[in-house]
Amino acid sequence: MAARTVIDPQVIVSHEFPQWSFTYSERDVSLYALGIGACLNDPVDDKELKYVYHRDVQPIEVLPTFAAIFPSQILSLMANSPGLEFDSHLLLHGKQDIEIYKPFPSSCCILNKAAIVGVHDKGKAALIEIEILCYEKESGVLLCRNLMTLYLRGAGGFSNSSQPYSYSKYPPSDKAVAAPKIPRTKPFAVYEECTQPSQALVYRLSGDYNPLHSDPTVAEIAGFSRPILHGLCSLGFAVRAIIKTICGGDHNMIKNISGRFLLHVFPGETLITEMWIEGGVRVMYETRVKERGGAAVVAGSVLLSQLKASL
Ligand SMILES: CCCCCCC[C@@H](O)CC(=O)SCCNC(=O)CCNC(=O)[C@H](O)C(C)(C)COP(=O)(O)OP(=O)(O)OC[C@H]1O[C@@H](n2cnc3c(N)ncnc32)[C@H](O)[C@@H]1OP(=O)(O)O
Repeated sequence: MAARTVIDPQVIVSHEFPQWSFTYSERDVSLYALGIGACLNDPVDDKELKYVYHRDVQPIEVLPTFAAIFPSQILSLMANSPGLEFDSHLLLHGKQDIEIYKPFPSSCCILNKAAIVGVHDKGKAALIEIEILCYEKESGVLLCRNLMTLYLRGAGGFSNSSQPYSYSKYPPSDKAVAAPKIPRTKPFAVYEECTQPSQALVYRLSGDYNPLHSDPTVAEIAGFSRPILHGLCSLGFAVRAIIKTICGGDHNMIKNISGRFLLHVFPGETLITEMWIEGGVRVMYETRVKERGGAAVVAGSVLLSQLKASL
């Protein structure tokens, strides 16, 4: 039986989520790094060992995309959100934006504050934008902001008027969901890397247990021939490519990350990330799957604090 769909925008945006904590240790940090491919193809890589191995007295370092893990519990909170019912099998991650305000400690207790800040009726789908502010619980310092867009297939068509419903707390709403403009010139850098067939099974241990990524039956119900990779895992590969090739291994240069998921990735496929530098400190990127004729799977931009003098 098809799941009931209810999208009541007014109720959804006025709902207040309870705040919740997320505690992580160095073990979680390194498991996450392995999940997004750190040291995967080179276990002694000097630029990446610091994310997975505690050398001397140095604490393990934290990759910037780890920010997206802090609110892992958000989907279960949304399941109890009033005015919002949808078929979870048809949910896809559409877009992720991450703003980093402070470097992340190697272990920490995070306090998450979430709100639904956008609802859009796309006819065949509903787009839901969720903002999550992540604080270091002890000090109250704001570490980062996540903005995730969920694409709910089959949940569109809830508008009452002839004009499709579109609300965003951060207008213009079109901009919030617009596809990134990727240059068609020769890229500044290109980085190729294989994911492992077990990549999603490792990545899920960081907190996104959506069975779409692990259960063949669920993947089939969702319309895929087999489990697909988490969008945030592909984004992690893309941002690592930028850190390695453009930031010279210095992840602290990254201030803002934006990625739109254009197509699913199957674990085991080869990802090729092409990068362009724009306006001095902005990197535009597009990641493609080698095996499927170079189809683009994730694209967006990364803002750096400064560019390496050597570039
Ligand atoms: C830690 C907490 C984690 C919480 C998240 C947990 C969830 C995860 O477990 C789930 C996942 O990771 S799923 C895997 C990652 N995502 C994907 O693989 C999706 C890839 N994208 C697609 O398949 C298509 O682009 C698709 C299907 C998304 C859209 O394709 P089409 O149906 O062809 O849509 P199209 O006709 O091109 O566009 C319709 C309107 O929607 C807007 N839009 C399209 N793709 C979007 C996207 N990715 N993000 C935001 N908006 C998007 C379009 O702009 C269009 O709007 P308009 O008509 O106004 O132009």
